[in-house]
Amino acid sequence: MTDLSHIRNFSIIAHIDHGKSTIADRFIQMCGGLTEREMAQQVLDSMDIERERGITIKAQSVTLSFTSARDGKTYQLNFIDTPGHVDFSYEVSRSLSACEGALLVVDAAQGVEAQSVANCYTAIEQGLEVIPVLNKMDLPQAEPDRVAQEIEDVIGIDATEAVRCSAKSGLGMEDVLEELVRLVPPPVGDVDAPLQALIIDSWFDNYMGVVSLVRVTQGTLKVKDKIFTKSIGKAHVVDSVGVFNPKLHKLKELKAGEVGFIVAGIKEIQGAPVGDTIISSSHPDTPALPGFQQIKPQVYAGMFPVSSDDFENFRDALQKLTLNDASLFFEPESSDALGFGFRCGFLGMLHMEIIQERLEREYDLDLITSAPTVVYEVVKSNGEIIYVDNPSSLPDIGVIDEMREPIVEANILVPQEHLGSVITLCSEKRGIQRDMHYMGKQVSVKYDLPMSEVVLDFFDRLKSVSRGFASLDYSFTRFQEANLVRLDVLINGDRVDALALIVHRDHAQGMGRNLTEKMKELIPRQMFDVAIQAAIGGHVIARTTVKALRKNVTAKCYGGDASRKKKLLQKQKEGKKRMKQVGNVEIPQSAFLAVLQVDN
Ligand SMILES: Nc1nc2c(ncn2[C@@H]2O[C@H](COP(=O)(O)OP(=O)(O)OP(=O)(O)O)[C@@H](O)[C@H]2O)c(=O)[nH]1
Repeated sequence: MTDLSHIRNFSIIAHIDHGKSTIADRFIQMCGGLTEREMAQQVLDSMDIERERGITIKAQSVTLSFTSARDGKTYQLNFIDTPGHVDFSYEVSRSLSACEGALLVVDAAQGVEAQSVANCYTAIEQGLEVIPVLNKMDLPQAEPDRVAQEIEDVIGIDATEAVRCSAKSGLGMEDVLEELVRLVPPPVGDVDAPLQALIIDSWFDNYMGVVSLVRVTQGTLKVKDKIFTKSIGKAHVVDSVGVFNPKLHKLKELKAGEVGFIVAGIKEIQGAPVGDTIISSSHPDTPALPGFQQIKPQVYAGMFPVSSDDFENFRDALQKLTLNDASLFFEPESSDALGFGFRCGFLGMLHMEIIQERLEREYDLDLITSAPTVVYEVVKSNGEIIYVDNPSSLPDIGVIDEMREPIVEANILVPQEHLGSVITLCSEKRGIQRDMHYMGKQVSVKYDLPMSEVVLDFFDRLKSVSRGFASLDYSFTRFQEANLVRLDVLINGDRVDALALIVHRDHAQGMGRNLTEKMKELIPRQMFDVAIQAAIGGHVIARTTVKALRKNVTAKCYGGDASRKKKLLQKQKEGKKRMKQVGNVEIPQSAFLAVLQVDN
């Protein structure tokens, strides 16, 4: 059997901002992967938007070579990156499945955060060796002893030996790598057995076509091999295999235990589904590896081009985006108010914002997004169960037997002094407390919360009531009966489908009032009065009016400077860009998303 004892496959589990990318960059620098100049940019966060927002979205990998001072041996380190935001937590377990170990990086000045706890449990469940690392030791406010104790109390792993380091100053970074090669076990796998490799991630590259990141569990994956994926069964010839170090580096083969990329002339991302198993055409009976849970979008919204001429471009852009983002869902939608667009499904609000930003920036589209919503389970009087991701397609109240909303289990970690405000927030959001534990300075609370209350602004509210200290992790558990109604918004008497919302009956009155007030601020004054009404069924529950504009903007330029008048009109036109004419009223994008700005 080939010796695999020099290979270490690992991930880093860390909360956003605790220093994962900085540590990864240090590793790359220490292992000689890149020059100083190339290091000027953090390399792992490869997309522009990721870099700007400072968050990691797509799983990536990097292969490094490290010579241990302790035993003089040279190791091949395969680092599989994981995304940090809660919207993308499903990708974490995918990355972890390719590893034997994980570094749990905790900011020594902050302490453990809920999401790291959840990811750490996933790692432990998957049998990984978890090595605690205390980062940011250069900060004067670092409290390594307290944080080490917290790791033991909250997560339950021994942290007495936790490596103390600073990715910024470089302090202790050698020790991190030494501990990594000492504690993480090497992979096992029979190199001579028939090929079996798990697809961890697939993405579309303009030059190479579909590239997949794979973990070979047994056998060898060689250039020119004939392979196929278990679920699709179409044969392909391997064009190239290799690793990222972090530059793309082609190899002749990838062996059992190794992680790397494969390109095999696959044209569409659907041809290399994540979680699928690649096997050799000459051994078609090789069993499939356990795949991953299929992820479903949690938040849906309509997106409509401001100009209807852009519809085809919009479709192309969405198609291109899904090549690299299998979690983005879209289907055509037509709205009376907004015309033709697409109903899109996202993993969460951050995902939605990122997609909208990419569509506007990379594809130069002007879009109007309707209010985001979760999916409801509706039992009709005839017994049929349907799933509604668009309030305007909710069947008539008369044919509905029962409405059920999605419930999530939320795990919140919060310092004791902010516990009171977090509990108040959770009850305001219709939460039911399930569990509470004191763990040193922090308290761990578990709540069942309606998903609709969580996805919109809960995270921001949680941060603000706890001065940034509380952290959150949540996952869908079930649909549960709830007293829900559709809240319609009427503009000058006409129901605007894209403004409808599904809300809890107890909140409907307050929501209707706040929403109409907010929209009054957001809809610009027009040449006539604009009445904004909120209604349930045919019953109006709130009303405001945007008073007519009396003055003509260009009036003061009469007889004067024509170019100034032109400029003014131009400016007005630009301001109009993200507006949509509904009936004879111009409604800006912000009004469609007014629901995000109101508290119920
Ligand atoms: N003082 C100090 N700052 C650090 C250290 N390590 C990282 N930082 C800083 O902490 C911030 C966040 O670091 P990142 O490495 O981007 O955090 P991350 O965990 O990768 O964040 P995501 O990519 O969003 O998951 C940056 O401003 C870093 O410069 C450290 O050891 N000491």
